[in-house]
Amino acid sequence: MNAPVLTLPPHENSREEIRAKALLFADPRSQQLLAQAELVAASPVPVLIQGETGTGKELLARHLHKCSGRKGPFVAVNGAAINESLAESEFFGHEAGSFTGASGRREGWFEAAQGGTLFLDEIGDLPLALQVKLLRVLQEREVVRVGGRRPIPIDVRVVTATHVDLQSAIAAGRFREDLFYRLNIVTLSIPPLRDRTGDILPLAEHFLGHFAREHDRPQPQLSHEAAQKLLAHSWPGNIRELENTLQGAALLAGGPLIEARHLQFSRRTAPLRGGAPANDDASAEQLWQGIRQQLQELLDHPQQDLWARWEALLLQTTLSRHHFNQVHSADRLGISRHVLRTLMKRHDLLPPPPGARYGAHSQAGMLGTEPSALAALAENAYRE
Ligand SMILES: Nc1ncnc2c1ncn2[C@@H]1O[C@H](COP(=O)(O)OP(=O)(O)OP(=O)(O)O)[C@@H](O)[C@H]1O
Repeated sequence: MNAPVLTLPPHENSREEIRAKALLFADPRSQQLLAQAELVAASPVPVLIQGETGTGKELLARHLHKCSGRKGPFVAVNGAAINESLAESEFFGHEAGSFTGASGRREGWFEAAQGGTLFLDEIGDLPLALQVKLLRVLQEREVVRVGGRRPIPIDVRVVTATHVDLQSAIAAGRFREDLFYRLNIVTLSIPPLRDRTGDILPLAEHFLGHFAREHDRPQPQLSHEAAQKLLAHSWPGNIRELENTLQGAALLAGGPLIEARHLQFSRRTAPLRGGAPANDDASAEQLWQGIRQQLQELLDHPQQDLWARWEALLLQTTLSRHHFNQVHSADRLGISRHVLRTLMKRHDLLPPPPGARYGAHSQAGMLGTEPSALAALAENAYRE
């Protein structure tokens, strides 16, 4: 959601939403989520929607509103786009002259959503001072406009969404625990697209249909290889990434058939499984940017042993990639073979000598491979 605020008329029921509903829930995991959402829709209790970016959290919030039977509007606010100095008046409204620039009386978002749903996206980004006030409103079920005295009763269903782990934000002192419990009475977790692959092709069809209507041309079809490539991609940008990828592919194909080569995943989101890796300096730099971003999130996490896990992951991934060949792995990492072996020893990654059986299961587990495959890798490791 880019715009900070979007207000829909009561009971918005557009064709796009109906189509989206049918598509969003094609995979059994999505259908289970839909059933949960519909069970809680009619109750006024707050709902927290968790999911990676682009998984359709806002769409699900709208669906909850539609199924709630509430007659008021759906008002969406993006916590990350809130101007901190104006936030209080934006949320709770203000009376005329209550601060410089407040020329007239204004309703806040809570009053605008009266009788309906207030959707607060990126709730983890809400400034702490505002979190206190939000908690009070949720408890008292009334707002007082800035510069006003009169409490105004509100009947608003609050739905929040986050792509970050709020528990870690609480541990880091960036999110109030009391507010978390107040918002988290029901949690709906939207799985990432890579975990509900049954949605990928129906969504792809949907987006290609949309593209065809928009460009007034026949709907392009996916070749078998293109469909396989879509299914194999890890989709870190989820449905938004799928939508953009297909739009680009349809344009590149320029005709009725989309082939695998027309599918260009954004560099930051290079495929984890299958697909050709990008190999120029600029794309490597973008991959580093992606890693840097993920590291930021990891650093916010209370997890310990970050260095050891990082080192072990780099070693395991490189060794697996090079079939456990130490010369190639050391070369790829830019370290000597001696250093590589020291690190492997530290992480208990030295393979058993050929023929030895001990430890094979635990090592296979660490490398994500079968013990028999590990034995073959071990043979390779000692052959130089
Ligand atoms: N089932 C679906 N059918 C069609 N389009 C969908 C579906 N689910 C999501 N989308 C589209 O994917 C995009 C991302 O959806 P949405 O904005 O709801 O995700 P989000 O999780 O709220 O994203 P963010 O975390 O960035 O706020 C939107 O363009 C939305 O219309």
